[in-house]
Amino acid sequence: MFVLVNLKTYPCDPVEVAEAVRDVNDATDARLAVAPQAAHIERVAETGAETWAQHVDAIEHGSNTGHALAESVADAGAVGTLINHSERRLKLADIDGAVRAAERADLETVVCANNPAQIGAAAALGPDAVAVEPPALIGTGTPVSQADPDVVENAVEAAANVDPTVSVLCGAGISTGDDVVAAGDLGAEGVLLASGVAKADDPQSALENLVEPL
Ligand SMILES: O=C(CO)COP(=O)(O)O
Repeated sequence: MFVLVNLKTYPCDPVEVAEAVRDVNDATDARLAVAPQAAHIERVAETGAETWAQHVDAIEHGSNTGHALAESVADAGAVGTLINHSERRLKLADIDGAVRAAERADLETVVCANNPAQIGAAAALGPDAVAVEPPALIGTGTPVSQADPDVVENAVEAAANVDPTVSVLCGAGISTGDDVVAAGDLGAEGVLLASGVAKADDPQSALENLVEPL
């Protein structure tokens, strides 16, 4: 299972979380990665943790003030990027352009979507993976894999119908190893989570708990 920890703009220490991600990754068969804010990518990548961006824009080098250029994100040490997170929604053409920009910079891509229908559309854009995250469950601590298992199963089916090479993650409310196991049982190849680690008093213990049953 792939466990991708999105730090959003939570007031955690990104280096402390990254060091925990690195150490827990080294001690388990699961793959762990961390997605800090853009301004923290370089420091986080220096820890040796697998580092992702939270967003890139559909742009190239040039006159694009305030944008996130995929090449710069990769130069800073990111190896992948989220695109179209629920808190950073893009227009369809911009999702497509961001996937192409990430490919150009050799970044792995996870395109997020609200529901199975959007997952099918996202899979058609050819990312490496898609992530279904029902917005109503984000940050609630109620895991999508238990509260809304149909959305995960239907997302897996929707992606497979469009492109079986696109893997499916699920997210929202995931915070325990049982939640991760439930996600895997529904066909997800990984989870995307935030508050369960970023807001934990002890991020390392939270991560250990997440991968313990894997
Ligand atoms: O938005 C999310 C991950 O990108 C999910 O957030 P929570 O894990 O806090 O529900």
